[in-house]
Formats: sequence, C-alpha cells, structure tokens
Amino acid sequence: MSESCNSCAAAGSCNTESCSSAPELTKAQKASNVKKVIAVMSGKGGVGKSSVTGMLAVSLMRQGFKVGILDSDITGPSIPKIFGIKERAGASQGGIIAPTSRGGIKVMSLNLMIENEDDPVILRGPLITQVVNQFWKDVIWGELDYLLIDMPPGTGDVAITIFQSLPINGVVMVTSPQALANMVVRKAIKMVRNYEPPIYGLVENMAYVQCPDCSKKIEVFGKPQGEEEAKRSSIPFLGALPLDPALATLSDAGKIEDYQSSDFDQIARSLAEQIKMGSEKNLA
Ligand SMILES: Nc1ncnc2c1ncn2[C@@H]1O[C@H](COP(=O)(O)OP(=O)(O)OP(=O)(O)O)[C@@H](O)[C@H]1O
Repeated sequence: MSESCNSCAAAGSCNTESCSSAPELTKAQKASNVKKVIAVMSGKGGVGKSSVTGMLAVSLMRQGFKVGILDSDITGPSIPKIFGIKERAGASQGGIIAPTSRGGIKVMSLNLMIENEDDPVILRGPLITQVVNQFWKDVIWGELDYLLIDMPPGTGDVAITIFQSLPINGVVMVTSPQALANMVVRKAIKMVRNYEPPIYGLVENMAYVQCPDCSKKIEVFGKPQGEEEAKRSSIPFLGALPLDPALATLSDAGKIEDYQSSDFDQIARSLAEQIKMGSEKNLA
C-alpha cells in the first residue's frame, strides 16, 4: 500500500493498478523532484527541533546535497528567522516560489507569506492542515535530495495530516535530557509507528554545556539519557548536541548557516547513513 492510500476510505481493499483516486499531480509537483522527505519531530515543545532541522539542513547542504525546509509549525514558525530570510514567497502560474537562504536552502513557511513576521497566524486546525498540504503540493521545490519538514511539537492535527498525506520517507526525533521531554518523545515515537515511515533516529539536544575554560562537559539538565532512550525505543541514536550560546546567538541574528559544529556534521552523516539503509534498526 502506498503512502497516499493511507487517507483513502478504500485502503487495503483495492489494488493499486485499478485505483481511480490516485491524486493528480499539480503543476508544481510536476516541476519538482524531491528524493527524500524527512519529518523532524519532537514530543515536547522547545527542545530545539527547529534548530536541529535548520542545522541538519545546513550540514546536509555542506555535504553537497540539495536541501529544502518546509516549515509546518504554522502558528510558531521560526525557520525563516533563523536563516535571516526577509524575501517574501512569490507566485507564478506554475506554483509558489519558495525563497532561498544565502547558502542555497529552499524554505517555505507561512511567515514568508504574511506582511509582518510578528503578526499572529490565527487559523483553526483544518485550515492549518490545508496550508501544510498546499506547501507540499503547490510549492515549486524543484530538484531536491532532501526536504526536511519542521513539524509542530506534539502529535496533533498537523502531524496526523502530514503522516497521512505526505510521502514521508522517515522521521528524526529530537529530545532534550529532561525526563518530561523523554516521556513525551516516547508518545511521538509510538504515534509514528501507527504509520509507515521508519524512524531514522533520535537526537538529544542541549545534552551538556562545554566549559569554555577547561572543556569539561557540564550536564545542566541532568545526565543525558538520549542513548538509553533510543535503545529503549529500539531506534538508532544519532548523537548528542551541546547547549551552545553561539548557536542561539547566530540563530537570533538569522545566521544559522554560519554556525560550525562537528557534532551536527556527524549527526547529518549518521542520518544520511540511516537513510541509505532505509529502515528502522531493531536494536532490541
Ligand atoms: N543546542 C542549542 N544551544 C543553544 N541554544 C539552543 C540550542 N537548541 C536550541 N536552542 C535555542 O532554544 C530556543 C528554542 O529552540 P527551537 O526554536 O529550535 O525549539 P523548538 O523545539 O523548535 O521549539 P517549538 O516547540 O516552539 O517549535 C531557540 O532560541 C534556540 O536558538
């Protein structure tokens, strides 16, 4: 059964060849070739999911891949801000034209369609999910190796819609060392398992602070538990990231692409490996 069958009432009781409800491709989809769609998800808000999405995109781009980011965090969008994108999204007969970051990452976010970036987006659930669907169908993504989707926190409407209607190839989970964050990420992992995509792995953000004087790792939120948590959920552990004031400062200045981090580069390499292997590893 294909991804697009998930939302069909006849799912499982037809054969794909005879399917008459296969969605017709939009002009923008015909003009695009997105090889892998990866959802970056967290259970709890504020664990650094957008920062991890942004930096994964940067690291993948540095490895020579063509990358885009679809910001599906419609009411709390932060991707345009951390990339310093001021240009508005454009429109053509072929679809929506997504602005490109300085480094060449294509970005689409509702914040790129409203006049003032600090105006609130006041939309009910069904409209939000419609916007996300439109970003997938009507944006001319062009040729991309990876489209990363910055998901809203949690397992609500938007997450469900994305898993039901977008061809997600796999998921990256983000957590931080607090017990609460880990409890909530377990819920998100269980939610993803109701759908087809494999979980490529878990990233533990804000795992420690590195002392600038003695390089000692200070575990501000307690002992990092990412590796253990990944094992418990039988998913790969992609790596731990420090709480680094330089990342916060550059993100606030719209210059996340200037942040250099061997940790992120390593995580992006591990992710690329997991994608190549193509399936969730059973570590149990
Ligand atoms: N490793 C890090 N080091 C320093 N600051 C970080 C780190 N990760 C995230 N931050 C900062 O923490 C704040 C929240 O991060 P971010 O917006 O990425 O979280 P989020 O999980 O996407 O939030 P939301 O749930 O609202 O979508 C931002 O100001 C960001 O710059």
